[in-house]
Amino acid sequence: MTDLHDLCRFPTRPITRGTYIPMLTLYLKSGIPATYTVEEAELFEQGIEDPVDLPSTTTPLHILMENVPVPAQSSLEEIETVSAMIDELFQWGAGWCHIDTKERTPACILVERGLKDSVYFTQMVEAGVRAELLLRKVGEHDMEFIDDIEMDFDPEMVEQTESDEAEKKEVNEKEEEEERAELADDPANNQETYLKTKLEYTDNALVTEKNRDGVMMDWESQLMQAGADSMASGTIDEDGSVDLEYVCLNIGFGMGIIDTMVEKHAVKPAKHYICEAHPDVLAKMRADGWFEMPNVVVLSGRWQEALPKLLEEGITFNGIYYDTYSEHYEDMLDLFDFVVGLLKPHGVFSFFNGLGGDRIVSYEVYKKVVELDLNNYGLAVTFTEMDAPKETLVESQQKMAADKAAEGESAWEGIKRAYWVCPVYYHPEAKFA
Ligand SMILES: C[S@@+](CC[C@H](N)C(=O)[O-])C[C@H]1O[C@@H](n2cnc3c(N)ncnc32)[C@H](O)[C@@H]1O
Repeated sequence: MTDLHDLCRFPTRPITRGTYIPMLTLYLKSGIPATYTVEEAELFEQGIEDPVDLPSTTTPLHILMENVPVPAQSSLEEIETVSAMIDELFQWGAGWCHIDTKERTPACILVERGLKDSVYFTQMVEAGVRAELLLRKVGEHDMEFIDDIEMDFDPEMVEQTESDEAEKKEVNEKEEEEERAELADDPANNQETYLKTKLEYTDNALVTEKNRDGVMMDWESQLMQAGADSMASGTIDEDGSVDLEYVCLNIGFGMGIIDTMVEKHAVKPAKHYICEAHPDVLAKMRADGWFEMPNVVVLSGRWQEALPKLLEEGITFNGIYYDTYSEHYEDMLDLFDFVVGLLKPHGVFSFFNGLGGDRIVSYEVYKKVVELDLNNYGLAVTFTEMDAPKETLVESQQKMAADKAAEGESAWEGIKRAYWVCPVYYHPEAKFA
């Protein structure tokens, strides 16, 4: 435990700006890193410096979030001082997504304490958005950071530090290599691997045969209905006139839930394009007669190959829906390039908004990031809040409140990883601004 950690427990009340901010700045300026963890401090006390492999880390921000008085029982000055402390920690490099021993980010602790609506939670989300955008810029420009400032040290000490650094680097590189190999092998992460992975349709899901990863599950039906409705709403012009030639494009067939809804919708599609890449899903579509339906055009293959052809042919859509598997946010950014070319002026683009859905704070961060990105493409997005189906929340409720018995059967029974834990789903609708 260091003085910095102690301060983050708010040993004295009221929390005054005059006391807390100078103390915090003093500790940070004296060289205690803003990410210095309780675990590191404990090891340091046992004589272990620079531990190489710490699986979880309780940072000053975690301690702060655990101990911050609830805003309803704080004065305005206390709230403002805590906010300023959070800002100060971020300025000195504190992280919004570090994980403590219970796998919680600082914001997760706020959620657990019922403080999701607090200004502190908003600060975590804003920090997350800044970090995501910065990371992207770093990636784009292939920037390198100077991580050592050469100083005039004792040569023996420099030698020792260099050999420690080299050892650390070697361990890190080995770990990164193993991680890369693992990810390349994971169908949920690597599209090439996914497209070669055998799939299985069960009663309520489409899963990878071996790993039991959920590719699509029927608890999403309600969300798909919202998607089908959004696409159909792209037939209505700004002046209220209706486009009778409703043309839509769904990317990712999965269980065919949204495509079935499109076909049964009150607004009938004149042309319904479906793009699907996986051979097992295409076989199911063939068996179920989708290839023979007169208004349906099946685009077999990845959207990355199919969409440029649609652009070339000058086809435009009232509605576009995107819900694939084993793709990443960067793929979605690539898709936006096509969406702006393929959407009619009054058309609607929507997608399965599961981005960051396995952690409430990440979900909020990605909601903001995707909004900013769509805005950059001239698309304005609105989010309709929908209650997430209860069966998806059983496990996360159990995890969060071990004292309260969570009710009902879990949607994740027999599924390897719960990819959704958020109580509210933000259904997106993007239109040209
Ligand atoms: C989550 S499921 C879609 C579920 C669908 N919305 C429904 O209502 O049943 C994702 C689907 O996208 C397909 N897919 C994944 N990557 C793709 C890509 N690059 N191009 C086209 N389809 C892709 C998968 O094979 C899978 O069938």
